[in-house]
Amino acid sequence: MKKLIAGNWKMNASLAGNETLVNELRAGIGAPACDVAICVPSPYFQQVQGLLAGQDTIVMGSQNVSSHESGAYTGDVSATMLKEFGIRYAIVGHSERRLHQAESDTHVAIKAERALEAGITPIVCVGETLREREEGMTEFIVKRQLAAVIHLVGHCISEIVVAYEPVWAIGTGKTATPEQAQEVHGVLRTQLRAATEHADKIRLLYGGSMNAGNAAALLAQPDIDGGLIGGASLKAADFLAIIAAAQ
Ligand SMILES: O=C(CO)COP(=O)(O)O
Repeated sequence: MKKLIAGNWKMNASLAGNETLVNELRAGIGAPACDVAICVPSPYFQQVQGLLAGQDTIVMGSQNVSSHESGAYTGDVSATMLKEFGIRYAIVGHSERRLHQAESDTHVAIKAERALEAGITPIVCVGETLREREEGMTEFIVKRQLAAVIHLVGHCISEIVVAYEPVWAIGTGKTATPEQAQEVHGVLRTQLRAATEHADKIRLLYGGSMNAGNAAALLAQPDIDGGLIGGASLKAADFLAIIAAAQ
């Protein structure tokens, strides 16, 4: 299947910096073998939509979506609002939001459903902490996180993207080995196969200190269908090198 390389800028952006980064990406991207997305902070949707105009190689995603549809939810951004700015993907359940915003598995599943209803592909993040890994809980944790989404969205599960992001590998420079990542991706694939006959078409991304040097080995694993890239998506040369590795 066609791989997906998605950048997650997190809370790193500025009008001037975005312009430089997107223009460099546009100039260097050529005709990649994979799909490419950049998930930008919401105040910059309109700017980045303009910077991406006239091409469809790089699409834009959001880093979150409200679990509510509209109304008195101060500070929230709804899926239909995202849609108005051309958003194609919405990251849901990133470990940083599970931790700092106390998002529960159920809350994350509702967000995935809101995105799907609006025609936006949710990128559902799952992953264990270092402590959970050391306690042998990895499989239990990721399956529980994914099960909540499978339970809520039913047959629409075939339309999501899953990102396995071990919390201990995010922003730490400690990447999961290709074998460690594949092991968990295999578990997730098996879980999805039990839920849908289309499981082999669901893209399973790896995220956590993926960079130009380790991307090819990770992406060569049978159940790693792309990457969710934090730090290395902020420099055009690094992000373009990862895209080139996704053949
Ligand atoms: O959290 C991540 C992407 O969502 C990964 O971040 P890093 O690539 O900076 O480790």
